[in-house]
Amino acid sequence: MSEGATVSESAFIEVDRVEKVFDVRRRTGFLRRELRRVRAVDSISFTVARGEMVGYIGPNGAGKSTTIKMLTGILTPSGGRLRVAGIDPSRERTRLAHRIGVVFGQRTTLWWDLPLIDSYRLMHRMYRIPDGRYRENLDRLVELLDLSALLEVPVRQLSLGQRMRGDIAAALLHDPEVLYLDEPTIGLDVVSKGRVREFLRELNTERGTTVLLTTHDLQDIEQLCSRVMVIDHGRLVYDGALAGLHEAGESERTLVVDLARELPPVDVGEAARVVKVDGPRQWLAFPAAASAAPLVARIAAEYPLVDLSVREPDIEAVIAKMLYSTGDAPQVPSDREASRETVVPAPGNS
Ligand SMILES: Nc1ncnc2c1ncn2[C@@H]1O[C@H](COP(=O)(O)OP(=O)(O)OP(=O)(O)O)[C@@H](O)[C@H]1O
Repeated sequence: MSEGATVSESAFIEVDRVEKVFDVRRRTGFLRRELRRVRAVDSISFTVARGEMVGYIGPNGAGKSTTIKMLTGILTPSGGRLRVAGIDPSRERTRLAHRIGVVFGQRTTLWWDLPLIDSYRLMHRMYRIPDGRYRENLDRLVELLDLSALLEVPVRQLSLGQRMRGDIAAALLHDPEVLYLDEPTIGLDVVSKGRVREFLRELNTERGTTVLLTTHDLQDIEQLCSRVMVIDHGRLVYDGALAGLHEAGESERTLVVDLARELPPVDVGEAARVVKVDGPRQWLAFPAAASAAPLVARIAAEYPLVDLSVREPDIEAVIAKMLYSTGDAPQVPSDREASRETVVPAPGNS
């Protein structure tokens, strides 16, 4: 029987009441130490279907990396149940490594001093990828990620965008069914971001790769994920469509318009409100869940419009608005921060 036969397609990644608690020792006096228990992930449950592309977002320190580390088997959960492609990550980390790929935007998995191609050759051996499959995958990835001119260049000489494309190829050489991406577009320029996103979209459509994406860039989510999960202070606080997140946070996008000359604030009724005017340039806030098209059409018809751009709200702002707009007392960060850390008697304290 194949391994896949026992794996649920609708729960290809399965996280059931998973917890991760870290014990951190802190100095509180000359000879005194205090043991603090930090609940980094606090009873999180979700499932991801095979082939889904899901955004996993939240503010700094929310517990995203800890979750990803548990899903790769690097960290063992303190409680709950985890399965990825039917495998318990922490118990069978090596077996799982053949089925998953991981890309960390802030760190490279490539060998710094070696030419890019040498890292791929090493991975070929480490993952015991059959020769034919390695060649085929390498050719395809080199073409799609435009790496041919970079293969002989040492990794340390690559630009951030080139290195990121090199890292994505490295994570996919062994045909993983699940790809974890931690900030894959961080620090990239607009063109490089676009290329990485386009590649990921194609990968997901053509190969059906399941993708879990952590990012602080809302456009990554908007352009790639139909579903987004929000974690805050170790808890899952939202799981649904991005539009729903905007509604929950009542977030706003900004339409920046350049008019032919300085004019009083434009009047488009309820559709938007002018928040700033600077000479012929005006800034209009409108609901992020609404389309900008009718608003632009109306301004173009009624005003001498020269140029325009739309600015997205950043994720931190959307989440902050969502959390505070619920009015749910336990969701106030300061309350939860306190409940997240507990002091426990440390053995050996004098
Ligand atoms: N090895 C560790 N030991 C002790 N505490 C840790 C450890 N790793 C993470 N933490 C704590 O767990 C919490 C969650 O951290 P985590 O790195 O998962 O957050 P994150 O959502 O990935 O944040 P960021 O967006 O900044 O990367 C934080 O309070 C962090 O300080």
